[in-house]
Amino acid sequence: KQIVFYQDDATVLTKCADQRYSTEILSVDPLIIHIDNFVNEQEIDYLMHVGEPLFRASQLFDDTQVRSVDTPYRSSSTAFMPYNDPVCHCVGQRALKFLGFIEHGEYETLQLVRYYPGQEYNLHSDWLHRPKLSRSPRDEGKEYNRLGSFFTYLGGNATGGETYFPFVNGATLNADGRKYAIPASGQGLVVKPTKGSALFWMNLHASNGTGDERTLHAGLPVHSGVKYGMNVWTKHYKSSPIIGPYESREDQPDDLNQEILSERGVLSDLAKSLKHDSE
Ligand SMILES: O=C(O)CCC(=O)C(=O)O
Ligand SMILES: [Fe+2]
Repeated sequence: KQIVFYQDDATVLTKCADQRYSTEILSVDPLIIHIDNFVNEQEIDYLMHVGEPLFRASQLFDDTQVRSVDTPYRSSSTAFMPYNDPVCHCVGQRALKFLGFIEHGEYETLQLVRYYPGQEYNLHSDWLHRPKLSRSPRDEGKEYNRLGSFFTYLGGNATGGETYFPFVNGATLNADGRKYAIPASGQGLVVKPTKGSALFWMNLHASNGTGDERTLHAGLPVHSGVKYGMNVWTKHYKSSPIIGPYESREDQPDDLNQEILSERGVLSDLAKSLKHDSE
């Protein structure tokens, strides 16, 4: 087993630890996978220590990518992690490797999120209405969208604070209620914040790069305690194949969204109020 070494200033990395995680598929379409033990205790302690002084009010993008703080909609705090941090690097590489045959060139700067009692992140999708220009040194100027989300639960003893997907069906009534369950309404999926695990899903249609409306989700209000999470978003570069045969539709996302909306009907109101995380 390999070991991570880092200095106090967190600039030196020798090796990434080989993390043993286990997976369960929660939904095939859209693809959603629960990953147990995605990050270990040592990494969590380290990430929280580095992130703690960096928390600021969380922001949102609107559809034209203007940033704002919208407290009722997203009341949590966000910490942008240092781009070259060695532990972030190892977690980011782990996420890319997880993707296997799916496009896995780069990931966004990792973001820690923190929710105190009463705080939440209302329904939104992680994908962006238009590909955006990267400002990261490794791929500056390339246009990308958010392909994979790995929402990682870093702990904190919260009650409440589940991640809720109203349009994902498939969990059975005897689902493991400790990790995930069907909401009381009988519709959708809720995933509980279990420390160290991550929830992976695909934000974009693999065949053409447009956003998958069914990935709409929320971080439900925390009732007591505090919830810590981390966003790891992998990138899809505009027009490059996500997997297999590929016909890019990123320049006409509205046609496709239209088809999906009419297919699904119920989505139209929610889609109008879609919000996105800021980088
Ligand atoms: O807090 C959660 O459970 C989900 C957070 C989320 O969706 C996000 O930060 O984009
Ligand atoms: Fe999200």
